[in-house]
Amino acid sequence: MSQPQTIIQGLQLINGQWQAGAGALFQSVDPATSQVIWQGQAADEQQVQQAYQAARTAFYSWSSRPLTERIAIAEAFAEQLRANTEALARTIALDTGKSLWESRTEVAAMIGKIAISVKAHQERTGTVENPMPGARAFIRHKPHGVVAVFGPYNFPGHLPNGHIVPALIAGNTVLFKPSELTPLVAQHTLELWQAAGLPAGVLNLLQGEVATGKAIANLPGIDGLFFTGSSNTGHLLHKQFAGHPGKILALEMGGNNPLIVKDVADVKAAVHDIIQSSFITSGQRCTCARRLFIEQSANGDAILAALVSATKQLAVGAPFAEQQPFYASMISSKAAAGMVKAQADIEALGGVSLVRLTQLDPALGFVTPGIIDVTHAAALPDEEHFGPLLKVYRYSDLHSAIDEANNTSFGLSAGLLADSAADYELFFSRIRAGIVNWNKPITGASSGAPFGGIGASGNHRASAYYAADYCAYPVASVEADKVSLPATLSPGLSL
Ligand SMILES: NC(=O)C1=CN([C@@H]2O[C@H](COP(=O)(O)OP(=O)(O)OC[C@H]3O[C@@H](n4cnc5c(N)ncnc54)[C@H](O)[C@@H]3O)[C@@H](O)[C@H]2O)C=CC1
Ligand SMILES: O=C(O)CCC(=O)N[C@@H](CCC(=O)O)C(=O)O
Repeated sequence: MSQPQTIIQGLQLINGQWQAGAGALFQSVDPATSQVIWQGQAADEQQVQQAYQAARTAFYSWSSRPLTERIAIAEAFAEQLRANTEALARTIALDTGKSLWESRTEVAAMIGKIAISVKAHQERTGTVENPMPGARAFIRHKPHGVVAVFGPYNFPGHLPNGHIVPALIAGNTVLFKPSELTPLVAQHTLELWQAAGLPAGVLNLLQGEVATGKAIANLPGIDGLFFTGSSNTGHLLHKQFAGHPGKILALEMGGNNPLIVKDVADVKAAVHDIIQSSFITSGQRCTCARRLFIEQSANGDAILAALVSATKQLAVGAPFAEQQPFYASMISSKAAAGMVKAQADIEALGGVSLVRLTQLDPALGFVTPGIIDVTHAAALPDEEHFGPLLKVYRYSDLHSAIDEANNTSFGLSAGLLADSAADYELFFSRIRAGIVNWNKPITGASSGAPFGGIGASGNHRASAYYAADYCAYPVASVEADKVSLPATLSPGLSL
């Protein structure tokens, strides 16, 4: 039996002051136990406005501080993360229902983000001086101003951090609205930023549900919005930003990601990569494989049989269990029930379950993984099912499998498991996605590379290593110490 948790009082951080929200009451529930762990009121419109004013006021002093000082504060934050790794990992596991081992890797990714963001800032948006006669030509970068960051629930520390750290290093000030499903992680993280010495107003925390998000996105003065979340919300924000070419909008959204398997000698290794791609974090990664293409062949049959057998044995268990599970709970009992419904909907269209996804307790977020053969199903809607449900398509020709893999409005990640380099060459040339892997899982993208998708997965503003690009705008300057006449005047001009 788990111990009852103390309910943490939910607060906003506005201009360096922790304060109660004045909007609607909401709660965060640990989906592994159904206990309320955090409770507070959302930020109302007036508080959103106050936070904006604080961020605007802080902007000039923050952006005009030497870069070395901003980096020093980011590095002090990394130190805070290091010193508090276990506590923050436990907060993540509690707020999301994720296993403790995965939550620890999330904190490690947050720590790694600091050095990577400093390097990316310097390499992608640093200062370049080019020689020119009688003057100097510079390429420099400036921060946008006040930007909003909206985060998802699946990586409530790492993914908002992937926008916030590069934004702050570049000199922006930030209004951060975390997912309403993971407010505790955000509160804990902001405490660490404060302990790192971040000045008041530079990073403001606005907790709340959709109404708070709308109030922030509607602020006329914000200079940009960096969003990681569902495709639906991202599309709404894109519509809202239409007609505002001066505001920068970076969208990282979902996927309906394909993984194709063809002629792999090491069947166990193929099964490993399929499971890591499909079921890690209970399928709650935007990069997870949702559609698995397996050849109609003896090799394909062997891989599918081994996959079904390994999937049935996958350990699902409590986040803090001593014997750690492969994955723990989904974000909520509602999300878990949603996956059961998605499976039933696909079955109604002719899908045949090879392994049934089951919700273990209607009050909790635990589900076992599912595999469903949709080879003979009616056309399925092009949807992202954000959980551990893998659709299998049997194919006979690689070209048509690639065409079907591309038959989606999304384009986040895609992979090929195949021993033939020629097959990969064909796959790489035809597949449309922002992450394309060969003989490796399609989850676990590196922060040291660009991260993002095309189509309905994003708007070509890749994050991770390329986040530096949307956190600052380039300025071209030609400069000379004194005004002086050129050696040759233009024709027709006499002075
Ligand atoms: N491509 C990527 O980098 C990633 C994408 N995702 C995607 O995120 C989704 C899961 O995250 P969720 O938290 O469910 O996303 P969500 O879209 O429900 O919420 C994301 C954020 O937007 C806010 N929001 C929701 N509706 C809004 C509105 N109308 N106006 C303003 N703000 C609003 C939410 O409160 C939250 O802070 C999945 O679809 C997943 O694929 C998740 C992680 C990474
Ligand atoms: O942003 C980064 O630093 C790297 C991207 C990353 O961590 N991706 C993860 C999962 C992101 C998600 O699913 O929400 C991955 O590729 O597994």
